[in-house]
Amino acid sequence: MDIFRILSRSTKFSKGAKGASNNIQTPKLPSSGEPNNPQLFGRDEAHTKSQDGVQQVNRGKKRKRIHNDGVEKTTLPPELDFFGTHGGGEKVAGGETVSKGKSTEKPSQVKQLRNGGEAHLTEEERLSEQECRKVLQLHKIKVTMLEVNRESEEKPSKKRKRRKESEEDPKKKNARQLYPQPLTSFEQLVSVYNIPRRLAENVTTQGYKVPTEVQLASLPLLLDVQNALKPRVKNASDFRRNSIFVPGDVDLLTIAPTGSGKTIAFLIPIITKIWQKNRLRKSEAEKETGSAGPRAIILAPTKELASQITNEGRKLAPRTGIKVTLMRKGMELVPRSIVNNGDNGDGAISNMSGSEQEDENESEKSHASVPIINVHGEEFNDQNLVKSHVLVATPLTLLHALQDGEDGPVLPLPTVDYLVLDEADVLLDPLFRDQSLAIWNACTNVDLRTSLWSATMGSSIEDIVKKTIRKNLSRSQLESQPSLLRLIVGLKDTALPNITHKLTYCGTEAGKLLALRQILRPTSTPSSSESTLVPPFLIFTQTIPRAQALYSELLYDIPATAGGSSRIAVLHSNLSDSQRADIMARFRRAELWILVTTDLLARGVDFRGVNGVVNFDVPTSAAAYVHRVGRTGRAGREGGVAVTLYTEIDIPVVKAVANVIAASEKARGKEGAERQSVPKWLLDALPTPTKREKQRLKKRGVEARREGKGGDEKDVRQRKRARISTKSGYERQLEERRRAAKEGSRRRRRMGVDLERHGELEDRRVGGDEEDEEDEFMGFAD
Ligand SMILES: Nc1ncnc2c1ncn2[C@@H]1O[C@H](COP(=O)(O)OP(=O)(O)OP(=O)(O)O)[C@@H](O)[C@H]1O
Repeated sequence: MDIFRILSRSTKFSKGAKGASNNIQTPKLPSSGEPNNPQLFGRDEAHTKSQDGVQQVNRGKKRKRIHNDGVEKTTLPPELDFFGTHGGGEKVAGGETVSKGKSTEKPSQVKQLRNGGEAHLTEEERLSEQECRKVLQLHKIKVTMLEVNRESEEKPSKKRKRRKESEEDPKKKNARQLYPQPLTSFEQLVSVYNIPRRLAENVTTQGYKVPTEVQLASLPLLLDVQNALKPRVKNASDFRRNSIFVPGDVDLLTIAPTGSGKTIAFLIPIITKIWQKNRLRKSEAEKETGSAGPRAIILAPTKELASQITNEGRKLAPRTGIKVTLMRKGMELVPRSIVNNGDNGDGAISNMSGSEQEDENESEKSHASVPIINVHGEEFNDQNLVKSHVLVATPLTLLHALQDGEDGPVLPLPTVDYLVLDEADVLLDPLFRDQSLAIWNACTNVDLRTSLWSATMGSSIEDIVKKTIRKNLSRSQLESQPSLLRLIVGLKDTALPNITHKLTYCGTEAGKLLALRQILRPTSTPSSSESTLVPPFLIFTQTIPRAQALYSELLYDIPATAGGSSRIAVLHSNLSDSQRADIMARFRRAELWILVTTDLLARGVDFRGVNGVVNFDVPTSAAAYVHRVGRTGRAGREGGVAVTLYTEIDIPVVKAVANVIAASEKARGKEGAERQSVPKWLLDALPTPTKREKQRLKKRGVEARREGKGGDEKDVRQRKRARISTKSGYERQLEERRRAAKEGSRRRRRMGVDLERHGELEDRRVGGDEEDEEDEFMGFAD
């Protein structure tokens, strides 16, 4: 049964229609769940460039064969093929082939791994700097070492001078660019980077076969940076010239496209590092967490994303002994003994004066026998204590558990070794910045390693990161040198190259509704070359009331035979947690086909089979566009469509969106150049907003779409026009008059009755207010 056909047309398939449908080429859609190559860049080249690309780089017997589906097939003999990728694969839901995951490790190898033996790239396996450079270039990956110690508050003239110097001197320009060993296959995770065998099996069970670009570059850096930064050398002088010494682990700032697999890129190293440290701990009690606290914290801006990361973590963690937990309201992180033991880190995160601190300690001693009280003054219940190695949370939930009141001191989290900020640019945006930095500062461990991830990252974020690392280091009073690396995949701040973008002018709000209905129930058969948007898809609006209004408008647009209104839902932050979770689950199970939402779902949320995105309201920044449309085309899936509808009031913000579309089509190469959704004349004609306008748009969106009452006549008129409703302005005006007339007559009737009843008719006529004067009562009195 073709659900899309049912939804967009009817359930009755006439013979003719059937014949006609046979002629229509069904495009490959994200929802078809067919196996795909998750890599975004360099895959075409990998097929053709046998002399130049990956194939040349994988020398001799280590060379990988790339098959037609773009998936690397290992050439390992069966006894070494411990991922079981050769044969034995089985189909799972979604059509992807997954190996049975039966481990066939070589006994010696197992022994080495279980004994904690160091596994390294052999000199033959290691690529030379030149070869690493080629692979990284092919996949559009750039790794740079950032200088944390240098103050960013330099005089601008000096800065400009230095930049100019480095541009002129290519040697200087490349001085801090690094060419780490790429992860050529997931097999290397065990054989080279020593991840737990169980974890490797769990990765295989998920059906991941080829590392995506971000995984290819970040996993070696996060798992074993010394190993990753050591190129193959012919002689000692070569080694001195090429290698870079990095003590310990690194902090990482990653900018990689949406849907490129950043989640497992930070989860695998965290699980591995905690597992490795656990093996060094002697007692079982030490391995247990809870009494001590979490070892890793992952922050995400929304509950939906936090819950999704937790699920991903739970899929990777089974049988590794690592527990991943989603932080919920009411959970406790630190028991009272830690709350009031007088050690709040180094005092930097406490707002208490010395004497206040002493008083607190005194009161704790005197109340030693009374029930333990948590930071909020409630009785402490040990059952609420989070006993987990990895804690996933939104900043507010976590801070609530750590802070007594809004301005109270934040409890330290000395056990945390790893802090991850997913969607870091939002977490460090003014909206969340204070909360996120408070948590970061609360992680007082001197060995804390932080990684930040997003598909977009403003330059101000980099400065905040450097400043925070510098501040925390100076607080720890250690001489150690921070190593902050920046990893960029593809072009910074661009949308996915594997989706089709459409920018459609609709004139008015009513025109937008018409266009949306046309998408829902097309009246003509699309040509085979035309990309059409078929459910499931997401519709984004600017505000919650607009999402609700649009949902009400569309509620009866889906034919009853296709499930009717049960196929559409609205999701926003005004709903309860359970309602939100329920809608997410129904959309994932494909019970819902259309989800109207706000920017709440714009970031991070992964619905693998979403065929497209409709921006019913234009996103108010380039970054917002990149993230919204990034909900489709995930993991390299082809066929995703992003439609953006705009009217006159959107003109100031359309340029940013048009630029992103043009850049993404350019990144697609020849095929993208043929598409050209935004003609050059339009790009040239669209006005560029000023910096101030951009900031206002980012913060408030298009003003006319906001709820409100103030403003001059023009504002009121614009707000009225921007309302979501199928009715024309004329119809609405007539309706408004009819409603006002009815209300007036009702009021008059009421008043007449009242006045007659009290015999005050004459008095009212004299003292009547303006409204009364307009009414018929004037004549009535005479
Ligand atoms: N190596 C891989 N091969 C195939 N699929 C993968 C691979 N790695 C991750 N995926 C899948 O890709 C999808 C997107 O992954 P993920 O949510 O981690 O992307 P992301 O980069 O965090 O995206 P966003 O920027 O939107 O948050 C998921 O469905 C995930 O299971």
